[in-house]
Amino acid sequence: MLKFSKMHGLGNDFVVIDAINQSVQLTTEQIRFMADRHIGIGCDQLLLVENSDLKDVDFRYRIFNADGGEVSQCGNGARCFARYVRDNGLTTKDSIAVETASGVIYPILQADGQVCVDMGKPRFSPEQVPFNVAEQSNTYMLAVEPGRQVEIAALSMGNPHAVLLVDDVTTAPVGELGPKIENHQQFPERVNVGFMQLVDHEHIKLRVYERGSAETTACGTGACAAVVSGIRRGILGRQVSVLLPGGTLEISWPDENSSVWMTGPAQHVFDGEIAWATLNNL
Ligand SMILES: N[C@@H](CCC[C@H](N)C(=O)O)C(=O)O
Repeated sequence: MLKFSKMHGLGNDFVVIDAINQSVQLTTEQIRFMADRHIGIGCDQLLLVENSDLKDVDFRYRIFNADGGEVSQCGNGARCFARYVRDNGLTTKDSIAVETASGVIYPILQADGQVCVDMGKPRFSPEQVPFNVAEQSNTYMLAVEPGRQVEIAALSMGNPHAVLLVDDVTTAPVGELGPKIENHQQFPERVNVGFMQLVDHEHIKLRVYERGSAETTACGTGACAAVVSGIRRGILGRQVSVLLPGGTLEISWPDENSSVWMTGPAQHVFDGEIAWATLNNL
């Protein structure tokens, strides 16, 4: 049997698998099956907990979207990862160093049950996003269909994000524009798409159409990217509450040269196991 835990951060849900104490090698088809909400377990992302070979780093964190693609960062997952390793006795530390494909992040388990994560520095150069454009700018005009352009910010939080400013997230065309921008030819690795509504200097509302998982109830890196883009547009302060469909994340970016900090909940839902015989006979 393959043991897993089901967890979520504001409804962005995960199948979390200990690949330290179990031998785990999953194919794309097996990941898609487990993520499937009808015939599998159901999740937006599948997270693997592994040992890291890096000095002074506690764990390696691997992330797979529901479509089976491996990606390099996930903010809500980072909080659940920290809660998982602590609750399952894989560490006794409150503050851990976690290797991801895009660098080391530092989750801290707080006494109030929330998890605060140093998500690293945002990256703006188009090559780092990656985004095919002639030169770097705070915002870009992106042609989404003949005769129709939208203004976006494009940045990396260890994974690619496009952020649009909208008047009202409730009526924003997330389902229509999300997939168009996600798969836009100027984003060679595709992109997560955030629709941000300004409430005031310290509050935004946000919906995110995630690369490889469609719209989720919350996206941690999306919240970081939206706040950073709002600060650079001059419309947000350095500490912002982000109201997502699943709840609120607190995001701060103390200055241009610092990391982005994200604070929010991480919840265990249930533990389960699935037969390898099922996974090997798809
Ligand atoms: N839900 C996540 C982001 C997961 C990865 C993303 N879909 C990607 O493809 O980069 C979060 O909370 O950050």
